[in-house]
Amino acid sequence: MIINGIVISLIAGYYDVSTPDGLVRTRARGVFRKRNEKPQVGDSVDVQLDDHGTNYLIKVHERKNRIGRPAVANVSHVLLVMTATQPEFSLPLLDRFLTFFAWQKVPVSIYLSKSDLVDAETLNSIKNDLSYYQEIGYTIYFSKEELENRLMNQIGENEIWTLAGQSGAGKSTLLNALKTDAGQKTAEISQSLNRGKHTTRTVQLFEYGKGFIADTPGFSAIDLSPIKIKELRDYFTEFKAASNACKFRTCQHLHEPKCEVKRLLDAGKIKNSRYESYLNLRDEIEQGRMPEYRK
Ligand SMILES: Nc1nc2c(ncn2[C@@H]2O[C@H](COP(=O)(O)OP(=O)(O)OP(=O)(O)O)[C@@H](O)[C@H]2O)c(=O)[nH]1
Ligand SMILES: [Zn+2]
Repeated sequence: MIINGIVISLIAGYYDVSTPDGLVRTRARGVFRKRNEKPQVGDSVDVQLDDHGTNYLIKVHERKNRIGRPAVANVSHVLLVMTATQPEFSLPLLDRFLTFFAWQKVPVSIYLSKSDLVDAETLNSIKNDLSYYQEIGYTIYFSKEELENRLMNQIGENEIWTLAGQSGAGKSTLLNALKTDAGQKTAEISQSLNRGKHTTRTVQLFEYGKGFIADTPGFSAIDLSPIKIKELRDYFTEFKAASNACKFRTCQHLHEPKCEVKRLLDAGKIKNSRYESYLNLRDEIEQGRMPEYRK
């Protein structure tokens, strides 16, 4: 019998595949090695089941994407961890990440970490900034409590989520908390497969809600220099929405006449810091490198 599933971990040459019938340990057919097409964590695969012998992974379906280090295939969503403090909350950093994932065509939700470390006034100012991002379509979790209350239901059937955020943002701390939420199941799986504690894995997916979360700190530094400068405008979602009303289809929202983005900016409907980020990222891409302060 052949069934479809998702590779959740790769360990000592075995691929563990989550299927509608439960977890199945498989080996990849030699043909993958010959073609240099190694199955990856996150891949949607076909498995040939054998009750008495070895289960074989016989086909890898086309990948939607493959991102992060270590890489995860078919990432459906990124949970971006932004700090309220330590390091200080930063709109330019937020815009960099959002631009990067818009370019990668992966939707993003934002989690504000360390909100417990700031006073009410600072938190209000951050919430005020983030409410703009809510208006342009991003889901925001303002605290760990809110995240843990809502995340389970946000992760759709077989979706694969991964974390991102600068070093020290709190990604590992969050992963541990989420793993504890999902804890019982993970423990059962490990036991049934009799995994040794000494085994090292690069990345693993754990079940969360109806889907999976990647067990890796994900992204911390990102490089925007491969983005084509003329396409940058499309990765600012509210600019893209407005651009149909610009006089010129090719409008870069700089000095062109009758630019709707500039009109909305002047009217206070597009946030100044977003437009500044757009200009700064244009510079960065033009120079073909990350700015010094980001290295
Ligand atoms: N008070 C408080 N401390 C936090 C929170 N989240 C993380 N921390 C602390 O912040 C520090 C950094 O957190 P990590 O989880 O290691 O951050 P990371 O994003 O995994 O960092 P890298 O591994 O460098 O990418 C740790 O000392 C955590 O205990 C939070 O919500 N509140
Ligand atoms: Zn324009």
